Amino acid sequence: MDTVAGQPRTLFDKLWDKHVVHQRDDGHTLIYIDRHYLGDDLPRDTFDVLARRGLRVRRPDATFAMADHYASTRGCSINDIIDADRRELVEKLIDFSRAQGVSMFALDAPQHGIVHVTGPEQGLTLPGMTVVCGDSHTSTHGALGAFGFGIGSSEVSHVLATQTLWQKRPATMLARFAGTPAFGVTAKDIALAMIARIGVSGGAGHVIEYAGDAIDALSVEARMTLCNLSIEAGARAGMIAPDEKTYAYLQGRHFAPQGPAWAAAIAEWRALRSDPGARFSREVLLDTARVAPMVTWGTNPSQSAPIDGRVSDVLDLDDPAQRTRLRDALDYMDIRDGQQLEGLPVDRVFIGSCTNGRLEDLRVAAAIFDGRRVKVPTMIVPGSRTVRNAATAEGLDRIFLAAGAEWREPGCSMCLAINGDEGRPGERIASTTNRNFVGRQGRGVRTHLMSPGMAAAAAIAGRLVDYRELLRHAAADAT
Ligand SMILES: CC(C)[C@H](C(=O)O)[C@@H](O)C(=O)O
Ligand code: SF4
Repeated sequence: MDTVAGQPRTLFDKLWDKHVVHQRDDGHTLIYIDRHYLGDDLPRDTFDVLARRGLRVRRPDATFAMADHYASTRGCSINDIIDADRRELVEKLIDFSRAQGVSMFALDAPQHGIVHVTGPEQGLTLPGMTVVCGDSHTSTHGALGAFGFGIGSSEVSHVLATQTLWQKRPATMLARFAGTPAFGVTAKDIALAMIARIGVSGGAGHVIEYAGDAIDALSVEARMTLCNLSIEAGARAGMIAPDEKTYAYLQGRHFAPQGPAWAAAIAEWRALRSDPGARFSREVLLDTARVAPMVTWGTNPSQSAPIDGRVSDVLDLDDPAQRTRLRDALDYMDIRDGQQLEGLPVDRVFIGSCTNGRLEDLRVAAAIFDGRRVKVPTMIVPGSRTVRNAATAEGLDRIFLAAGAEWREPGCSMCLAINGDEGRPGERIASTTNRNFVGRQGRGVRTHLMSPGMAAAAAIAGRLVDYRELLRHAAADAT
């Protein structure tokens, strides 16, 4: 047991303790940051602050930049970004990185992609690291046993200048996922089921550690989907102790340690797990065997139900304020209380994002699309060019195109309609993203969150369907 003064510690405790630079009496702690990703979604002033004070980036070698939110998925060049303001923000990031000696994956580079897809797949995020980015879904990186969290733009400037950050120590929550997920149930469904249970603020102020048989059984990519969605439960971060799967995923990745350094790293990473008897501020237990493929019906990610279920009795609630909020959500979504989800017509389908834009996600979608045609406009956007190239090498692109779907260049795309990809007002979209907020995918657009297989099946049927039947056929064809 790796303990301080004999006390068992959680995975989070171990990471935190190791990164403390200075502890102030008022409860604030200065922590060291190992990895800083710079995205394009930063206010202009973030970079100017350094110039005004004559500061340089403290650790350019620990900082990596990439443009994901504003990247056009129609092409790989800066000129494909039609909007002048957004193009300027990306140019600013390019100029800053160049001037400061920060590596940037250019829009046409083979590594280009969404920060939370590219970072892990390049081996830039490693177990035991503190990882920050001016983006909430930095929680994704916790899937590798890192403490990854989103920071505000003034904090970005602080990290650039000092490689440290003032933080209040968060509380810890253990989410134990027991049982074996049923056929066709994915990390997305488990995450949505958890958020439905604990609510969008259920994890507030906490770092969630996911553990249990169901987590051990998940692939590393699926763990990223789960950790990604921690933010939608209000958590500061999500994390999973590294195991053999984590090491196998990382081995040989470009920036991962090589040779003798690799063996030394693994030896260190093996200590990164919660000690038996370690105390968490809070614990929740979820039975994954009872989870079914989930679909959101409302305007926040906690408002979901199993595909074979109904929008259930929400208006029976006693609390009038809550009732009003739910009525508003149903009105916006043009859905009736008690309505069956299966069969609801959709106008458009989006498969991609840092939640579900990885190779395994595209493989499931391709298995559903194979030999079929889409009924509604469908866009498939890989999370990175590495994912895109791998998918193409496997022939997934041909399946998507033959099905009549669009196969785009990587980026955030229609997850957040600020790059030219968006739905039309009033449209209902089946989407593999993580936020179903009002207007998130375009003005007046209604978003239903679900897994990639479910979204692909919705594209084929033109309505929400239980994809397990199609998945069974696909599995039978493959054998
Ligand atoms: C634009 C950015 C700050 C934002 C985030 O922090 O998550 C975005 O990535 C999102 O998913 O809403
Ligand atoms: S894909 Fe979506 S959730 Fe992820 S970083 Fe981009 S906008 Fe945010």
